Amino acid sequence: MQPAQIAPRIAPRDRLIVALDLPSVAAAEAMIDRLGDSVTFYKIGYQLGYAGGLVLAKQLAGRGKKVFLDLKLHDIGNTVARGVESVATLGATFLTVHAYPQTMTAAVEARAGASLKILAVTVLTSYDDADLHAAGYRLNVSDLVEARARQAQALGVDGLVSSPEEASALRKIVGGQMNLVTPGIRPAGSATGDQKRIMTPARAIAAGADYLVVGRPVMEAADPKAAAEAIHTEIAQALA
Ligand SMILES: O=c1ccn([C@@H]2O[C@H](COP(=O)(O)O)[C@@H](O)[C@H]2O)c(=O)[nH]1
Repeated sequence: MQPAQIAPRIAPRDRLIVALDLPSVAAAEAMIDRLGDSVTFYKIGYQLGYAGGLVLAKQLAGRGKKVFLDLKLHDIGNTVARGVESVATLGATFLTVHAYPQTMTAAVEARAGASLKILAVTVLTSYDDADLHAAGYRLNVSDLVEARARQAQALGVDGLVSSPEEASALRKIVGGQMNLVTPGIRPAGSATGDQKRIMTPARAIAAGADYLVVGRPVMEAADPKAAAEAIHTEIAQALA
């Protein structure tokens, strides 16, 4: 399968974003040492972010790594805007907000002039249709993802977080300009865990994902560096 409209500007090795889902900065630093040059792009989310990870984020950016702050902001507009202004000082490349119009509008306005890019989380990859219905939504996953993507694009958001299952449809809707960032990546044979909408690295790239977010398949591997290199190989083969 040929990759669908993949943005040519992204270096292949920058397409892998490794989630540093670890309990402390010391554990994260040890993992970063083990991974070495295999990983250029790190994601910091709730677990590490609440344990000193924002200081580490700034240091990593200063050391030439790219940083994705997966803070999934969602609050009243003023609070989101002030939070985005603070995050914009850390040197991160991406910051997530939930895909609600007030939240996206506030975040986009607050990052004006900064290099920080705002990503809207469409529907979490651990959700399926039944989970959405249980949360009170009438739309199914694919319809809600697409509706939120259209809204995000209209509001000037820089990119979308979705499952790779939606990547191909999203490419057709938003074209080549928005970054498509996809968690829910599982190399063949790896445990699914709590993820419900998943794909292999090769299939995700072929579907049009720009960036693949991978946590446990690297963090919990016996050899994390080898696991990251195996994903790079899959990405390179899918791009060839
Ligand atoms: O919809 C979403 C949004 C964010 N995530 C985050 O990505 C990683 C995935 O980790 P795995 O261990 O590879 O499942 C994790 O940090 C999530 O918070 C997501 O999975 N889905």
